[in-house]
Amino acid sequence: MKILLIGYGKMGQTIGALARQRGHEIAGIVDLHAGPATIADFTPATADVAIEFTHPDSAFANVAACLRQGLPVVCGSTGWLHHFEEAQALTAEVNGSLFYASNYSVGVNLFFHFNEYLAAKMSQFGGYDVAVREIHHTQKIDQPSGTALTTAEGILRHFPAKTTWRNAPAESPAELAILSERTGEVVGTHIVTYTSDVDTLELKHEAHSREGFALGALLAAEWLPGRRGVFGMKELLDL
Ligand SMILES: NC(=O)C1=CN([C@@H]2O[C@H](COP(=O)(O)OP(=O)(O)OC[C@H]3O[C@@H](n4cnc5c(N)ncnc54)[C@H](OP(=O)(O)O)[C@@H]3O)[C@@H](O)[C@H]2O)C=CC1
Ligand SMILES: O=C(O)C1=N[C@H](C(=O)O)C[C@H](O)C1
Repeated sequence: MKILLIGYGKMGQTIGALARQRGHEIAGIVDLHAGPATIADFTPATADVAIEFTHPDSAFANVAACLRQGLPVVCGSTGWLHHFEEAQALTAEVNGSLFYASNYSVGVNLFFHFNEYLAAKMSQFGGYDVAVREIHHTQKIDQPSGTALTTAEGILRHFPAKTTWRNAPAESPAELAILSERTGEVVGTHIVTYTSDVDTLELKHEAHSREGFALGALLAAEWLPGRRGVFGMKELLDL
């Protein structure tokens, strides 16, 4: 496949290397540091799919530009979901193809699945409080992480005692705390902790490198062309 990379930082470079290993061609790179190319330079004749990992402030504009160019787009940028309904509407308007995941790692998507199962089970037993903790490298811009937000949404759907989340220690029993830490070169660690008077139960995912995110994004890019609509890892992995 011919892949357009939008964003050539930590993720774009990891995806580019793995894409070449998997026999794909890099159709082009659009990045603030990679020359004058723009998304408008590419069409379905020159790129089969675009993969976008940039910045919370640029993600929606990049996704919209891909959709208007007729390019299927796999987006991994986090921190832009206040625009997600617009992205869904535009995808429908242009009959386009959009894939979004807050985390492309297969392991994290299993973690999301078990998180929802665990929240439903734990809520049946009373006596437990629950909190989410995420730890990332110091260059990470958005907080809480997209993965922590997806995790929190999964808990809120299945644990009725929690009705909202706060990116700080909870101020009332109905608040789900999401605690964020930025330290060193941590790739991405997410922990859900249930605590009662008598015990503690934890669900944890720790990424060892960015390869897992890159592989998931490439699996999505290989799967998306030819499908119309908005998709995520639940559809790709049949979870
Ligand atoms: N969904 C997932 O599985 C994962 C998501 N992410 C998310 O992906 C995003 C990128 O992460 P990461 O690669 O680590 O970040 P980096 O900062 O390492 O790379 C982002 C790159 O995009 C460039 N950029 C910024 N704005 C634009 C723009 N308008 N057009 C083109 N390029 C642009 C940046 O330039 P400059 O340096 O000048 O800003 C930089 O080169 C983040 O939102 C992160 O949270 C990360 C890992 C996994
Ligand atoms: O910025 C990162 O690095 C990561 N961002 C994603 C997020 O916000 O959840 C995924 C992963 O945790 C790494």
